[in-house]
Amino acid sequence: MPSRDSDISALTQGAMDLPRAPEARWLPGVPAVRLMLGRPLTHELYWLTLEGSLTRALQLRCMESFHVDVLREGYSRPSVEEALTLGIPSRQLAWIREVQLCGDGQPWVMARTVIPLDTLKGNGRRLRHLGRRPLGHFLFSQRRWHRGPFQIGIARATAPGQPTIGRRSRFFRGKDALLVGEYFLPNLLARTP
Ligand SMILES: C=C(O[C@@H]1C=C(C(=O)O)C=C[C@H]1O)C(=O)O
Repeated sequence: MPSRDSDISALTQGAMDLPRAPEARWLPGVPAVRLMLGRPLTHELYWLTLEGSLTRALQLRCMESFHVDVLREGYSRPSVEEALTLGIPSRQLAWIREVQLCGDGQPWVMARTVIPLDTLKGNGRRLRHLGRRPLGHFLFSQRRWHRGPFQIGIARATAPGQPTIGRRSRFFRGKDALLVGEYFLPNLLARTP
């Protein structure tokens, strides 16, 4: 895998062992779900098709606590495919945020968000200062943001604990957009949703 994020500072010690967004094959939601229907993937399907804020849904499943661990955050180049999806020049920097959403002390979801420079203007300035506050709170508390259709991503496992399944969508505010990828980790999928 190309080290496209080498210039994002890793914020957590031992970050090499932490989950990374895999290079997935992205398919539109409906064909991907059809492809998976023959497989015993009920938990995956539940999470892949859940509407509304994922943060909120995970918080509701916690017995004790929910928190966001920021793994990497900073200006970096998106992959060529991410840039095409967002309609931005492929060599243009973007603000890239990678986090783990953790329930009851365990990482459940790894998320990678690509925010183009234009989206960081105006009210979007706040996106660079989320810290441990979930992005979902920002996006779902503001009426101006709406979500586009989901794509489903399937990747090959590269190491135990690394995600192999995820979903991705763009959020839009007028002509500005951002891209949120959410990758489901094995210890979430092992639980009954
Ligand atoms: C988009 C949402 O925000 C969640 C929180 C994120 C963050 O804090 O970086 C990233 C992806 C999401 O799963 C959501 O809650 O649905």
